[in-house]
Amino acid sequence: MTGSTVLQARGLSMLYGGERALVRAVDQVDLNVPAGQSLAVMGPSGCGKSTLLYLLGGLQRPTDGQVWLADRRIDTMSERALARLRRDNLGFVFQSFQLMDELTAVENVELAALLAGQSPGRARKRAMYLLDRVGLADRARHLPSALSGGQRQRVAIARALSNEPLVVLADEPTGNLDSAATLDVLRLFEELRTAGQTLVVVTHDPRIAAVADRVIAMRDGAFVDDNRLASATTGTLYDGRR
Ligand SMILES: Nc1ncnc2c1ncn2[C@@H]1O[C@H](COP(=O)(O)OP(=O)(O)OP(=O)(O)O)[C@@H](O)[C@H]1O
Repeated sequence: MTGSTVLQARGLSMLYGGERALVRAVDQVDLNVPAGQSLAVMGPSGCGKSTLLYLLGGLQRPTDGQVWLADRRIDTMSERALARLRRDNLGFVFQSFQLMDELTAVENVELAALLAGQSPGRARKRAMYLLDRVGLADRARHLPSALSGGQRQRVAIARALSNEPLVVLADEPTGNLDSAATLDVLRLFEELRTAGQTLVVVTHDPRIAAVADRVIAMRDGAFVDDNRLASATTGTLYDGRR
């Protein structure tokens, strides 16, 4: 079931380079992601998927347009406010996992929970709960170097959930994984979708897209197809701001 808009882009554009070598990585994109929707963004290499995800997550600033997370405009926020907003409200999953090598699996998840302001007791509990949820309770005290790629990505997903994010943003989460590990991650995304987690996944993998509520096809920085369920509504925040 989807609800009001949790993530919104209006006329979002990202241009790289100077006048001679201008790349329109993202070109005038409008997007509403209702709460609870799982959205897959697909398209050929270089079409702007990752750039779009980074703009939506406040990891990069657009050259034009707006990004709203719930009722807050984020593209004009100070770096400090943006860092806080990401830490407290967003979960990121990257192709390269980006775990801290010197911390165990549980510590990686726990650190994110602590940084998001949870008490040490609650952060440890939540980290253990999430590792159990991703099927890694028995690997909690292993360092990332002692885990397989698929297990590392599952730790990264647990970490992304540590702050109970409004949205999880994932950039090619199965890009570095073999088939079996990809299936594990797929199952997790399917569980997240069922649990009503708002999710935006950039992927080349049609199997990931197949478990999403909505699939957007991108080409040359723009949306060329938007295939959504009838239940995906335009949200109240969007309507209120027009
Ligand atoms: N920092 C940058 N400077 C200049 N051009 C860039 C930069 N980052 C990305 N681009 C260009 O922007 C376009 C979109 O790149 P982006 O990485 O978003 O595509 P993508 O669809 O995610 O590709 P892939 O599927 O290969 O990861 C590409 O043409 C790319 O070369």
